[in-house]
Amino acid sequence: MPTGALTGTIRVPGDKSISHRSIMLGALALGETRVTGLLEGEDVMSTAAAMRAMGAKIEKTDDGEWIINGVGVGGLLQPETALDMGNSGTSTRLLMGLVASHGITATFVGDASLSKRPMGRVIDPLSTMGADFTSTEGRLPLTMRGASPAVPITYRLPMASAQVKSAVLLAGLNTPGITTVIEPVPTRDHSERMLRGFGANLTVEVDEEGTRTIQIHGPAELKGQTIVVPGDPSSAAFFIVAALTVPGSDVLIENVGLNPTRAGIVTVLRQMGGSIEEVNPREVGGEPVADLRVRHSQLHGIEVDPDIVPSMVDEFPVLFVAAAQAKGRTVTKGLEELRVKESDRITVMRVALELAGANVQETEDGLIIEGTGGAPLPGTSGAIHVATHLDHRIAMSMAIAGLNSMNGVAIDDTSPIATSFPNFEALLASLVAG
Ligand SMILES: O=C(O)C1=C[C@@H](OP(=O)(O)O)[C@@H](O)[C@H](O)C1
Ligand SMILES: C=C(OP(=O)(O)O)C(=O)O
Repeated sequence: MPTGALTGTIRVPGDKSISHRSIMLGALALGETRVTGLLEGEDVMSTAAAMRAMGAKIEKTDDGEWIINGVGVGGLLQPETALDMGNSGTSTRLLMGLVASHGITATFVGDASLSKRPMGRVIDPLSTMGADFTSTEGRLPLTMRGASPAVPITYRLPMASAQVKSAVLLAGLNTPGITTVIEPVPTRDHSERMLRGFGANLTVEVDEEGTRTIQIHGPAELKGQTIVVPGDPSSAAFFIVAALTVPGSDVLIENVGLNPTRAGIVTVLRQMGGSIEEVNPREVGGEPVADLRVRHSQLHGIEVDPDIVPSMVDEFPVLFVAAAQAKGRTVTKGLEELRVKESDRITVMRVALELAGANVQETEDGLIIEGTGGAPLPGTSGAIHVATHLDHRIAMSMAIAGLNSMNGVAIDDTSPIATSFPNFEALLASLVAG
């Protein structure tokens, strides 16, 4: 039977994208970088281990602050063993960018999910810059030999990917000359903001069509910074949907990062009729932040504007859960990038939601969902068992779907949740207990 209302106040962990970049840029800067609010999930810890293996000193103090002593741009050391990227696409692609312009050789390995994901998208531009790769069909495990000096390029992104953009910009840090990335569709801009914050000479121009031209002048000198990491909107999204869909809920989620290149989920859920109020808007670490008061609302289906997709690319699994509870039809399009995440998030969510009793149709690039209008998902007979395919966002989304399901939802493996949100289950339990 459905769980009772969710009530109370929570604070989600630090933003994953900003946490990765804090470690990487701190490890390349001269002097000390101090980070508070770092996400201590497995993905970020993979980045930290790799940066240590390439010479940086990274420590956590007793009061929870992280202190990084960098090697200076150009100073990365050759790692003695393979860099284990675990489940993390961001670690892999951004670190490949860093290694590309250092005269070192590194081998990247990862788990079964990461080893299926395409790396050709970074191998292509980084090869043009002079790096050399050995891999089977552009997948992990792969070995790369960086170029010193690398050559600057002008690269037009063939897909909307902040990871590819960031890989080229990070390679540009130690490349003499101007490295240019042309971005026709805007994606999360944390790399640009943080590279500037650390002292890189980086410019962004936007033309009338919205195409962004980002230039970085190398070699750059980065200086250690003090960083406060805001809460992760991608993590907050699970609790926003939970509070909107479980009757009687009223939840305050504190300290949520609302960078416009990340906050698409809030816009879309409001278009669906969701009550999400921004309380105490402010700036944390150069990013807009607010506390979000979220109250149960009768959602209605919408056609999601494909232009908003990059600003909520990781939030579609949980948006599908919201759509399954809404009144009427929700149509999503332009989600082809979801097929190359930790799992094929279009097919895996279609299968999982169908098992939970939702009415879902899969298209080439999205899902069409006919919602229940708020009634609990009927499920099949008994508790359903969802296959999560080593994908944290599937596990957490289906846990939220289970809150409003007649027969409950069982997940085959909750361990991937620790990659991005180690205390997810504890926070959920605290809200259910009120
Ligand atoms: O740059 C980043 O920090 C990220 C970019 C996105 O990936 P893509 O660039 O592959 O879309 C996102 O899915 C990932 O969770 C984090
Ligand atoms: C896609 C994701 O991460 P990554 O690409 O870093 O594995 C995610 O966190 O949803």
